[in-house]
This record gives sequence, structure tokens and C-alpha cells, in this order.
Amino acid sequence: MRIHHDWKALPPDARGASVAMGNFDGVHLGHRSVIDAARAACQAPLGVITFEPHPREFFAPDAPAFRLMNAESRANRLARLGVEHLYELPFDAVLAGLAPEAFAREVLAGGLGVRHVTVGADFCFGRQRSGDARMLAQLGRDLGFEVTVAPLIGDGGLQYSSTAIRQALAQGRTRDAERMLGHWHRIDGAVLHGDKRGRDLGYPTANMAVEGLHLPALGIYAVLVDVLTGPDRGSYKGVASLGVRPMFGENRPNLEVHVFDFTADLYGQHLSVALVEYLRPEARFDSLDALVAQMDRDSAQAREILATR
Ligand SMILES: Cc1cc2nc3c(=O)[nH]c(=O)nc-3n(C[C@H](O)[C@H](O)[C@H](O)COP(=O)(O)O)c2cc1C
Ligand SMILES: Nc1ncnc2c1ncn2[C@@H]1O[C@H](COP(=O)(O)OP(=O)(O)O)[C@@H](O)[C@H]1O
Repeated sequence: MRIHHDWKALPPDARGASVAMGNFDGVHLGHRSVIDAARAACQAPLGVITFEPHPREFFAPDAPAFRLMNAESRANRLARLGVEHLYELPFDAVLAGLAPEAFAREVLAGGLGVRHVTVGADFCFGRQRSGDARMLAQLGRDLGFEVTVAPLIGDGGLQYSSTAIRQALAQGRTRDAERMLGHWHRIDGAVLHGDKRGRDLGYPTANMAVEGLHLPALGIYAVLVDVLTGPDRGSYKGVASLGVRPMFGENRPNLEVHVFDFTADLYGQHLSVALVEYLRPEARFDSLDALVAQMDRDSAQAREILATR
């Protein structure tokens, strides 16, 4: 997959794609059906148009973090779906200020020379979200590209949506989130140095930042861990703490992952951590021994949950 960070001056072979357009936060099953519709629409290379930062981050930079994944994780997921061109358009004042007609003319028809555009039925675009899917279809007729409006899909009464997934995760309902995502919710990132306390407790933990990401329920989780880089690359099981470590004063939230049956160094390596099941909230214990005894119980419980995976 090739990633393009602009719509201007694209090489000729990056033009003329059949594109799915949206924010695709989480790349959930609804997103996948839009991308599948773009793939089925015509013979052209498959593309995705998305925006970075997320438009909501651009308009409300101080609002609490809400994203299910960062741009890199989203790109990795899209690549695995067979997307050939990712157009990660810089969402700035210029792009935000384009009227729907100007966006369709300058970006879609002009810059990307799209052959076909697929959007979900609730898609809005252009200055003040004034354009909708129907308007896009009319603009396509005028400007020479086809438009498919994909229906919103769901499971029973529940429509797949990034909002519903955030809500499920905030309540510790990892399996409900998984049903909407089509995969476990994952937190990806590099292993950072922490306070070097874990090893003394008998529980070394690989520490990861969660800044900029929507926070699932704080607490302890059974996790599946993919080590993506380094000599110990592979898939492991483990237990993780997402939170502020009240035992040691309130800290900035982070993710601390203890990998089962593993002793190597993970600093600087890239991990992808799947939150499989929420075990309990974080707690403050009377002693470190009491904390470690609880970590033993957490580990036993996580091993049992993960035994069948
Ligand atoms: C299974 C598990 C359970 C944990 N439970 C708690 C907890 O209930 N309260 C808490 O303050 N910290 C908890 N922690 C976080 C530990 O305090 C943290 O991993 C330890 O301080 C090591 O920090 P370091 O990696 O920065 O050295 C837990 C960690 C793990 C792996
Ligand atoms: N089973 C394991 N799970 C997680 N990290 C491990 C494990 N074994 C060794 N490590 C290494 O130990 C480091 C964590 O040790 P710890 O004392 O918690 O230090 P820190 O506070 O820097 O996280 C990890 O970053 C990793 O390099």
C-alpha cells in the first residue's frame, strides 16, 4: 500500500482509483463493508481517502482524546484489507474551508482523478458538513466520476459505529467492541522506559503510551500481545494494567503489559496489544505484597481466559 499525504501533484499511477472515503476510526465492520463496496465497484486500483488529523481533532483540539487508533495503526489495518492507495489528506483550514462543490472538483476529480467514490449513507463533507451523499452523487455526474452510497450495516438492532465501540470499551465490554470491530481492540506502540519497579515485584511490564487515544475502562485486562519488531517477534499472551497506578500515586495513564513466560528485553520494540477481557478496576493495596498477590490472581485468571485462544 502506498500512502499519499497530499492530493496535489500525485504521480499518474496514483490517480484513477476506486476510493472509499471517510475517517475509518477503528476500521470496524461497517467501514469494511464500505471498502468492500469500493473494491467491487470497478476494476480500478482500490483506494481510501481519509483525513489527518481527524476533523474533530482539528475543530476541537482541546477536547478529550477520542480516537480508537492512530494514523499508523489505521494504515496498517487498511493495508491488510488490500487497499493499494491511502490518501491521508491533511485536514487543515484550507481543506475544512472548501465548499462541497470545490472539494469534489479540486480534490476528487482534479487532484485524485477518482474513477469511483464510495461513501457510507451518513457521510457529510465540505465546509460546515454541508454536503451529503446525494449531493456527492450529483457532483460525480457533473464532474465525471461514479458514486456508490453504501448502506449502514449492523448486527441485530445495533448499527456498527465508532461511537458505539468507544462506549463499549469505556464500559469494559471488550467482546461487544470486538463484535462491532471484527477484531480485538488493540493499542499499538513502542515500549518505553518506566520506573523499573515491575521487575522487583516479579512482574516486569512493557510500558506503552496511550496519549491521543480514547481510553477504554481503566483496569486490568487479559491481553494478546504481538511483538512486531526485534528478535522476539511473535504472538504471546499476557496480563496488562491500563491506568494511573494508584499504588504509586496518580500518574499519567499508560498501558503496562506483562508477557507470560517471557524474559527478554522489549525496550524500543513495537507491540500491538489486544484487550480481550476486562478483569477488574485498578486498586490501592495496603502493601506491595498484597498488590503482588493480586497480580498473581490476575495472571491466573488471564491464563484461564486465554487458554482457548
Ligand atoms: C496484572 C497487573 C495488575 C496491576 N494492578 C495494579 C493495581 O491494582 N494498582 C496499581 O496501582 N497498579 C497496578 N499495576 C501496575 C503496577 O503498579 C506496575 O506495573 C508497577 O508499578 C511497575 O511499574 P513500572 O513498569 O513503571 O516499573 C498492575 C500491573 C499488572 C501487570
Ligand atoms: N515478561 C515480560 N513482560 C514484559 N516485559 C518484560 C518481560 N520480561 C522482561 N521484560 C523487559 O522488562 C522491562 C520492564 O521491566 P520493569 O522493571 O517493569 O521496567 P519499566 O519500569 O522500565 O517498565 C520491559 O520493558 C521489557 O524490556
